[in-house]
Amino acid sequence: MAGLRGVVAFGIRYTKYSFSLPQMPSHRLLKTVRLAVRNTSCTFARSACSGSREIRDPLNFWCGGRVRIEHVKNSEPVYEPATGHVLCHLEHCGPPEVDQAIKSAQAAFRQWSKMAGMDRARVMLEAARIIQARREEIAEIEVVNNGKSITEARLDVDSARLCIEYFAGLACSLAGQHVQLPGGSFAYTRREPLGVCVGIGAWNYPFQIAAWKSAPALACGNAMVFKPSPVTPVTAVLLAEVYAQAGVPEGLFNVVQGGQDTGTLLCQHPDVAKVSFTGSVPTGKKIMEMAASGVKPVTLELGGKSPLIIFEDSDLENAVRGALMANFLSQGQVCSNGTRVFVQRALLAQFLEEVVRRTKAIQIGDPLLEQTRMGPLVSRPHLDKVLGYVAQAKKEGARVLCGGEPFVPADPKLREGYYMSPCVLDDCTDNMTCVREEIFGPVMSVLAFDTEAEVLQRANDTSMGLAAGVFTKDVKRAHRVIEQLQAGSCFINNYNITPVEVPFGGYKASGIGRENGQVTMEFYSQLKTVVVEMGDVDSLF
Ligand SMILES: NC(=O)C1=CN([C@@H]2O[C@H](COP(=O)(O)OP(=O)(O)OC[C@H]3O[C@@H](n4cnc5c(N)ncnc54)[C@H](O)[C@@H]3O)[C@@H](O)[C@H]2O)C=CC1
Ligand SMILES: C[N+](C)(C)CCCC(=O)O
Repeated sequence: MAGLRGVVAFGIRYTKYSFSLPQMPSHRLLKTVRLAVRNTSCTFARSACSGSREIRDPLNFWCGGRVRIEHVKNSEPVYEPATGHVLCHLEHCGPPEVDQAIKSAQAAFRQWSKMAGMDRARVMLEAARIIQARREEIAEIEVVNNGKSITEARLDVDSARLCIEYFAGLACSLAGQHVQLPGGSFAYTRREPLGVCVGIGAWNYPFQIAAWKSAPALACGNAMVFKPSPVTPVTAVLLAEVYAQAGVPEGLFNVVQGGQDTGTLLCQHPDVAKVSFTGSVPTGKKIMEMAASGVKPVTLELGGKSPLIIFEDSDLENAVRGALMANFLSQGQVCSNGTRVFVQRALLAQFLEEVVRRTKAIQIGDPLLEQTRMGPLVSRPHLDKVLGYVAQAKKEGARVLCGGEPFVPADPKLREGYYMSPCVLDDCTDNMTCVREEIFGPVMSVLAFDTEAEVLQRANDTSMGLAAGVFTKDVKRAHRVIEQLQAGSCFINNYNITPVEVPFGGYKASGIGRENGQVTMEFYSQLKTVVVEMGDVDSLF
């Protein structure tokens, strides 16, 4: 179990950031969870392990409730990655449904944007309380649809709740400036909401992404229409239910389901004020183009090929834990992952021995079981793509130290799931495909380096710039190196921790704008300047 210590440490570190919910005795918490589960309209039945689940309730949500589409033109199966079973059928929204959702959001916006920040905050805090009460249920449904381990899914739900609490705290901080002008005249600025914002999510953090986008949007007084990935459509609608139960105006947070076509309709809609997107770089570019034609602001949280630099003076134990956290969360399907692990030559042999030992010890299997640390990848095509990257790496001369193979769990009902063993690649060089392209799977590429100047040049040699990390005991070196790394989210002596109080986002092709932290209030609001004349109009005519 030694190999799991990094992941457990992640849990502890995350709870360190919990700041607002009063401690409830555990028996009361259990009772609350049970009640919440009974009250939910979802046909999901609780059980300890994966298999034979079905979701029948509609997954679209607007005007305050779930909506079943009358004439479905386009529908596709949604899978449970742990077993390969069909979980439900996704009904894609077309132009009439997108219009209805946006109209519903416009109506709610008129009411919500006029409310005092304090009142918005109160409703958001109630939403956070409901999420805490439904934590286990939401986490389980996330696991069933996404495949990540239940331990990680609970942390994702916590991050969603913390984000809503954090932005509730900022809801009454929207303020302007007073500027004195000659002759007693003055000007002031007002920070105002944008209107109906669109959120488009990826499949790797379905519930968390919906919260990271909606919390700042709602805090600023906006309404939102959210489109989850068609691969993982089932938990965004739970967030919509939570907001509705908490008392937001009907239609404030809506969910429309679909893929590229539905996303395009949202981005091109004239009544949409902003688009916030998480996903791949090519799709991010298309979204920016569509937003440009309507002169709409965008937030883009895109991919990465982030460097993790481990100097020879690092604490080996922590560096190994950091490298595991940087590569294997969510089966490696994380945009900020530090997949290029640069290790200074003197430490390389020891580092590899320890990282391989712990990688081999990672327990793969049913993601709903407490002891599982790695579940299946999100889909069969994605698993094939990741295995293809491992095959290509071998062809190009990388050495597989462990993993990189399809994994078949002993439990017969998991045989059709999308599992693979986590992989460590050695002898990697900068021009290999596995070092240049985002794999989005449990594949760590290890590269040797000699000097600080050399590793900085190699680390920055990429079109992406989402995250970067450095391990060293030398404080001066840590800050000197971080200053020169071209990345938006950097870590010293840790990796992949994202407290909601700090901004998260990328440099270069990894994105535009930030999520979380105070600055995000600026990305969901606009500034109005008001000039007030106290004298007479000095006309030139
Ligand atoms: N940076 C990140 O966090 C993520 C990166 N990826 C990378 O992208 C690859 C492909 O995964 P996908 O799910 O296909 O990512 P994607 O970027 O194509 O899709 C993300 C979201 O955008 C929507 N979308 C797609 N085309 C659109 C369009 N033209 N207009 C509006 N919305 C559109 C999708 O329906 C989904 O909700 C993955 O293998 C991975 O390498 C995937 C998910 C997250
Ligand atoms: C929370 N964290 C850092 C593991 C991932 C957040 C960004 C993402 O991949 O969507």
